[in-house]
Amino acid sequence: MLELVDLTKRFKQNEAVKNLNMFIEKGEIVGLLGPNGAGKSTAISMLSSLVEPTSGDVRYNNKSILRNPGPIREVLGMVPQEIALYDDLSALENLQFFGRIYKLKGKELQIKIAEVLEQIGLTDRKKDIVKTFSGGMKRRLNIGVAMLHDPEIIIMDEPTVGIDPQSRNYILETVKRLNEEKQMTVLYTSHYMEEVEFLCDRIYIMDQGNLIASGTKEEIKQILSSEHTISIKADRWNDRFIEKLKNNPTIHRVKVEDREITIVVPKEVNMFATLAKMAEEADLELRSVDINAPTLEDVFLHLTGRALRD
Ligand SMILES: Nc1ncnc2c1ncn2[C@@H]1O[C@H](COP(=O)(O)OP(=O)(O)OP(=O)(O)O)[C@@H](O)[C@H]1O
Repeated sequence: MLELVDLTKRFKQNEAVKNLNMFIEKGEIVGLLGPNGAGKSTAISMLSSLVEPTSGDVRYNNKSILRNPGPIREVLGMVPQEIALYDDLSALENLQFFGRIYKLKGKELQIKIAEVLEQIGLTDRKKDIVKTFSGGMKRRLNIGVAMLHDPEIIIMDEPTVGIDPQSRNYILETVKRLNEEKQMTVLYTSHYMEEVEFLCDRIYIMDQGNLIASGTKEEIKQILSSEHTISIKADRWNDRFIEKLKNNPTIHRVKVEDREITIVVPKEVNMFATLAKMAEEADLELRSVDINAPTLEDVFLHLTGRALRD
């Protein structure tokens, strides 16, 4: 339905997006994941015809939108990273204002606003002035604004940045519900692995303007299928034990935290006996040794050598 073809954006010397290829099918929730500066916002600005690409194409139902952005603008709801609301107006007044921009009026506008307020859980607070809202409530209202014209596709640019966990869960649940109940197609950008893992059917991972992986969650995790992550817990560590881990040639990576050490080893290697022996020799008592299924966070670390929120 929506396709990015060899899309590139250059800002002077800086190539923010390099030859990006992506597609989004009707009814999917697609995740676009990457750290700060990866090029996510630039990519979605081109997709929604707000920024002109340096080269490449954006196609909606097989037609380029570059010269004719009308059709995509009609069906697109955009939730920007920055909150775009009038602070001195109530939630209701904001929705009325933006609804009129979408050319909704009268009874139709009223019905739509009531529906949106329900969806974002702000019916009880509709008469309150936005500046009295928490960050999470403002974000929810921002999403409500983007939904007023019943968009076929909604693009959310990091909608949970800087809000409390409760509001975050509410937003994630709302996105999931909208997709299930209204078959809304969603492109969700984030730098939180667990959000994308919870929401999305398919995932694209960007880093420094490049697409570094894409596929279903399962396909992406397959990238790590040759390795296991093992977490080792103890009340304290000693240098001898850490030294042994670091010097063991089968162990690929060692990450030491307060009470937990994470190591990465080839899948076929059974480390339990080795770890027990190392602990004994280092005079250390282990609390537990667990093999973890790989997460998307592990995939990112594997592909880039950096944690996602570095
Ligand atoms: N208008 C602009 N002019 C010049 N450089 C820009 C512009 N917009 C983005 N960039 C640069 O392009 C790169 C990608 O930025 P972009 O905002 O797309 O990344 P992002 O993945 O959305 O990151 P964030 O999570 O921080 O929003 C960055 O190096 C940024 O500085």
